[in-house]
Amino acid sequence: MSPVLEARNITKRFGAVTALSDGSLTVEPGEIHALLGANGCGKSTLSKVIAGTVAPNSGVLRFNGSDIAPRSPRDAEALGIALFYQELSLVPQLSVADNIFLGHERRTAAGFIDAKQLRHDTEALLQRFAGVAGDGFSADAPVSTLAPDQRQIVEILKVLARKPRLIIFDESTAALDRRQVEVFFDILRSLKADGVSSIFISHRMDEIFAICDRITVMRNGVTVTTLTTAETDRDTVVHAMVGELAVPQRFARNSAVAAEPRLVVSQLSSRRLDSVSFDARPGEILGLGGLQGQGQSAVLRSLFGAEPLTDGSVVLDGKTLTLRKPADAIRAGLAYVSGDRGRDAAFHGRSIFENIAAASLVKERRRLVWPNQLKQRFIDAAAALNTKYDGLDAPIGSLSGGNQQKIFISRWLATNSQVLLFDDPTKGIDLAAKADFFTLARGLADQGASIIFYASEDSELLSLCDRILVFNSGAIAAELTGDTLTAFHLTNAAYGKAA
Ligand SMILES: Nc1ncnc2c1ncn2[C@@H]1O[C@H](COP(=O)(O)OP(=O)(O)OP(=O)(O)O)[C@@H](O)[C@H]1O
Repeated sequence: MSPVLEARNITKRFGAVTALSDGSLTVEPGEIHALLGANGCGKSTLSKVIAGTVAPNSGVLRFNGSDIAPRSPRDAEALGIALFYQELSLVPQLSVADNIFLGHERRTAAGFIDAKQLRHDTEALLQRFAGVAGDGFSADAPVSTLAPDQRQIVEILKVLARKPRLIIFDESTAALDRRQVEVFFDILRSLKADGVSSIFISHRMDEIFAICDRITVMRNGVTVTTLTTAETDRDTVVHAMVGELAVPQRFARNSAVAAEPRLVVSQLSSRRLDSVSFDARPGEILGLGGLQGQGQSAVLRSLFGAEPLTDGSVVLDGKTLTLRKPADAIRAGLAYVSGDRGRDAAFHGRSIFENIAAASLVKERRRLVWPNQLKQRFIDAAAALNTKYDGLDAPIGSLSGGNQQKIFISRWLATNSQVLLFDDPTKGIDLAAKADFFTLARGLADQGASIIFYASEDSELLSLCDRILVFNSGAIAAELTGDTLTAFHLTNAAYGKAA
């Protein structure tokens, strides 16, 4: 039997970013094939190349034995290839039925949209998720009124309506609950029985082992291996995913971490957190790891009073804190640095001074005071990070992204907080700036600060942290210390239990 799809040596660059340097994938007819790898390894880009949304720089694509070069999703659909988009492609104002058949409406002999046929086809598709789709899910419901899981179901049905021969499901189960996933798997099995092939991208290892025939693993834009599910195991797959993950510089762990916790967090719950408890000690860099968006930022933002909690308590140095707004957290001595400069940090158009003062003044409970001591602390912190700026009156917008980020980090360091909340702080800054930041963070912890550090890059966590809490679905799935502070354990825990 010859493969339905062969993608060989596909490359794709976006400006300076190489998203794919050697993407390859072979899928057999009627096969359910997993595409697996860490965030940013190139899975979506390879999928988009196959589905005609992204044009590759080089490489070979063959479908049903012929070379193809789809230039648009329509080209690919005409060949029989459909892609479920991770970033949903629905039109919120239109109904479920209109979204499913958008651009593919059946027409009457006179050329009008055949409303009766449309309704009939939609009902048949909706029937697939009967009983599990939840309230308000109907052919006429506007998509804007639907919950995230229901939108994901519409996107799945939209793909099925095209009746393709190869479907790429890019994280199509991310918003679905367990019963909905079961229904979706039944659909995959019936497609398979009809000879339709599926490429299944998921970060849930249990799902992959439950449904997929083979697993192709990608790492840093390269396809590293393809394994037959029945002949492999989780450990082998995780090893393939992490490879020999280069940990650039391993900072010595702090042997002087205090035994007594400074911060005790108990049963934090919110829309995005599920009973999270941990403590942080003086001298410690505590990492928050796991796949992106599993609650790590939510914990830090909640501790900073920037996201509401529904339950739980936070005790700092024996005192219970009330954290309703960031000013509460700042007065209690907490500092927060986000890598998301646009959202959390910058007062655009204002001077560097005004940007620094914004944080410090709340803490000092004074207005328009710039104590010399504070100024010196800022200047020292900025110098330690090798920050390049033309004086404190320069507009913040005149600095490069990396230098802006260093200014924000310095402004918090100047407040002399003993608990530092770092929310992916090095996002978008260059390697030299990262190294400066790590050295400084390690130094602060060694002097007794408690640092809670979320990084989207595993290598950063592994090089810097004394301990790592791995998050999954808003809860702590594992705690790594000592010998378990490795890329293997981190990935294994992150992909752990199905959500
Ligand atoms: N349009 C784009 N412009 C610039 N860079 C991009 C673009 N699309 C993807 N990238 C970059 O290419 C790399 C691969 O991204 P891709 O989305 O393919 O990864 P992925 O494996 O699907 O990740 P995830 O699991 O997070 O969905 C990343 O570094 C990403 O930031």
